[in-house]
Amino acid sequence: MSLNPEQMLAVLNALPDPVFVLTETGRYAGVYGHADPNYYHSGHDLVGAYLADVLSADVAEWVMQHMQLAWDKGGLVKVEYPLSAAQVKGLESQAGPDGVIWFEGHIQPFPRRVEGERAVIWVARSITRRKLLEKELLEASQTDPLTRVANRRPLFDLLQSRFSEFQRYHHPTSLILFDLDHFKQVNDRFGHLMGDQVLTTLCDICQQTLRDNDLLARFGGEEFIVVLPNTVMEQALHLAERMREVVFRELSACFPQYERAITISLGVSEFLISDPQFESLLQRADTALYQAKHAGRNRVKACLQ
Ligand SMILES: Nc1nc2c(ncn2[C@@H]2O[C@H](COP(=O)(O)OP(=O)(O)OP(=O)(O)O)[C@@H](O)[C@H]2O)c(=O)[nH]1
Repeated sequence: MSLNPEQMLAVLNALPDPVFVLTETGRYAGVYGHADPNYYHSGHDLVGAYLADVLSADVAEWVMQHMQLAWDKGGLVKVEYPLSAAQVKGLESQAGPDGVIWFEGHIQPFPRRVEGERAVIWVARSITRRKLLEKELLEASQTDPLTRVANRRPLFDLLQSRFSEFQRYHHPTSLILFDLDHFKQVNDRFGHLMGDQVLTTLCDICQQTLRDNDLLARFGGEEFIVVLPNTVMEQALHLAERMREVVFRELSACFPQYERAITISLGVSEFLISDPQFESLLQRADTALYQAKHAGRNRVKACLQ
């Protein structure tokens, strides 16, 4: 015995995810499912409305394009997209989650005409939790767990892309490699935990002197790198000197139990036409840092070639 039309409608409305029947003129011919306001706003009032009436022109156009893709393909099209209730006229007042919801849309051509028009079934499943988790995992894979600055992965990605830009357009990039002076003594006297606090505070202080486009990354141990896009050597030297001064002034003040100044030495380099690969920039900065250490520490040196 099969279900009667009333029971079929009850099944459709019991579906956990929203199901839209959309026609080729952009009309919501039917809206079913998604009763739980923990996940979705009710779209049942949209029936009879047109995409262009309730969505902004660009979003409505985007929906129509994906309906067309399903018809062209003659089968299922999958797409992921963010949408908030505030973007859909009539949904703002419905109970539901705040902010942006990420959806996975499954768009399937409907095998029959609906009031003379072609139509699709558009199932919109919330994947917001998965998207948040993906974001957290991506951030964790790119971040140093102690200092919360970038790790080597985004550092090397940025250096590679800046090197390509430099080779093509000669857009400059400079680099500062810096290292705490006599840091072993801090660890030896006050223990590794305080050493960790020094590293974290150092990064906080440095971040405050950098621009949004500059990248501070932990290179390893107590060595850090700042990548400075669109910056020539002269400007990079100026910034390195400011970092040295700020660290000299502020870092020791945060650790009064250590009677000596906690300082950094810095090596600066910039891309050169003769560089065969981005690693050349790191090598020159390393040479300059070595010179800064050798010359007495708490100073900035540049390696020009
Ligand atoms: N607390 C802490 N210490 C670290 C970490 N990574 C590296 N170190 C310490 O950094 C110190 C580096 O010592 P050295 O390479 O001798 O350098 P330094 O004492 O700073 O001397 P110079 O660089 O020559 O001025 C070692 O004591 C390492 O144990 C970390 O994540 N936490």
